Amino acid sequence: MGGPVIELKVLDARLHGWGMPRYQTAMAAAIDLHACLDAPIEIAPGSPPALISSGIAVHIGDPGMAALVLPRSGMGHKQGLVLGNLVGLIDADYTGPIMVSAWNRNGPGTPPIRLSPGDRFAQMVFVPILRPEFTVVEEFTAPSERGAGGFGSTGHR
Ligand SMILES: O=c1ccn([C@H]2C[C@H](O)[C@@H](COP(=O)(O)OP(=O)(O)OP(=O)(O)O)O2)c(=O)[nH]1
Ligand SMILES: [Mg+2]
Repeated sequence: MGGPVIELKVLDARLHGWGMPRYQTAMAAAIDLHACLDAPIEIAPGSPPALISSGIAVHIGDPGMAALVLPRSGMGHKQGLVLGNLVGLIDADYTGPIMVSAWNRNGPGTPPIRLSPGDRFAQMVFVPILRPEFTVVEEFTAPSERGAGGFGSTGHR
C-alpha cells in the first residue's frame, strides 16, 4: 500500500497454483520464495548447497533499492536449512532468475533435508540502499568517540 512498484516476471507457471510471490500477512516484511524443482530433492548434511530457482525475476531498476534473500527462521532454526551464501544480495540491475543456494548446515550423521516442488523455502526482503561516493583521505577529519576500538572493545556487560 503506497510502496514502490517494481516489475516481476513469473518464470514458472506453477507459481500461479502455489501462490504467487506475496506477503503472507498484512505487515510481513518479506515474500516467501517457492522451490521451483522438477521433483523432490534431499540435501544431505555436508553436501554442497543446491542452487534452486525461485521461478521469479525482478528488475528493481532503482539504485536506491536492493533485495536480500534470507533463510526462513523456522526452516533455518529448526531444520537447519540456510543459505550457502548466508545472505543473497539481489542488485537493482539484475534481471535473471532469483536463485537460492539451499544449504543443509546440520552436522554429519543427521538426516537429509527434503524439499518438494513448491515448498516455501526462503524469503526475500527489499531494502533501501545508500551508495556513497568516496573522498580518499590520509587522516579522518572528524573526531570519533570509538576510534579504532572494535571486536568487543566496549566489554560484555
Ligand atoms: O542468492 C542470490 C545471490 C545473488 N543472486 C543474483 C542476483 C545478484 O544481483 C547477482 C550477483 O550477485 P553477487 O553480486 O552477490 O554475486 P557475485 O559473485 O559478486 O557475482 P557478479 O560477479 O555477477 O556480481 O546474482 C541470486 O539470484 N541469488
Ligand atoms: Mg557482485
